Amino acid sequence: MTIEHKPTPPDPRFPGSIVVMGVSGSGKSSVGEAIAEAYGYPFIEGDALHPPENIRKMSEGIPLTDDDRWPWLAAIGQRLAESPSSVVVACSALKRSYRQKLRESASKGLAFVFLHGSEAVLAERMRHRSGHFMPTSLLQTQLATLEDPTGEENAVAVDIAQPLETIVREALAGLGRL
Ligand SMILES: Nc1ncnc2c1ncn2[C@@H]1O[C@H](COP(=O)(O)OP(=O)(O)OP(=O)(O)O)[C@@H](O)[C@H]1O
Ligand SMILES: O=C(O)[C@H](O)[C@@H](O)[C@H](O)[C@H](O)CO
Repeated sequence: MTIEHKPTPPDPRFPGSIVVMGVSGSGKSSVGEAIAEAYGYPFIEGDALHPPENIRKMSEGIPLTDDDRWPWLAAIGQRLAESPSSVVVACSALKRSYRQKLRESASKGLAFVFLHGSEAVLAERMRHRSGHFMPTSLLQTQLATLEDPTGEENAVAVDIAQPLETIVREALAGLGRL
């Protein structure tokens, strides 16, 4: 008997833009950069589009409100709408209403890669990074605010309790199945 070794075909590329979402410390920037590189799309760091007042509040351990987040989501939406190519964005997108706002901005479709993990894993990752404005004390309100996107259109969930390479591979496979 001969066993044929067929090469695995690459995952199809999701044609629209991609938001890598989740609470602080879930790996949005790390995973988002890797997906952007794999797809050849520009990467947008959502945190860089926060108004300075939002960064000040979070640095002081004050959770953002809806009113704080709408102008920020509008800035991200504008980048999605104006970008000539599809892009990958790191953005917490914690609530369904925020995601709906972003979906309205992206004309070629929008997928969400949801990075989820336990509070223990998230707190560990936040504690071990240095020079970041977000204090670990805000993790609980981040988790309380989060609305799970499972079941929404074009949403892929990936467990973060695995090496970065595995998370990226699962995200790309999930996007390829959409
Ligand atoms: N799979 C992983 N295994 C171990 N460490 C990881 C993994 N993914 C990310 N990290 C590390 O965890 C920390 C948080 O990751 P990252 O900054 O990408 O998250 P984030 O969601 O973008 O955070 P924030 O929104 O708060 O800026 C970083 O120090 C990063 O290097
Ligand atoms: O919606 C929010 O509360 C914010 O976007 C936060 O999630 C941070 O920007 C980010 O995660 C940085 O730590």
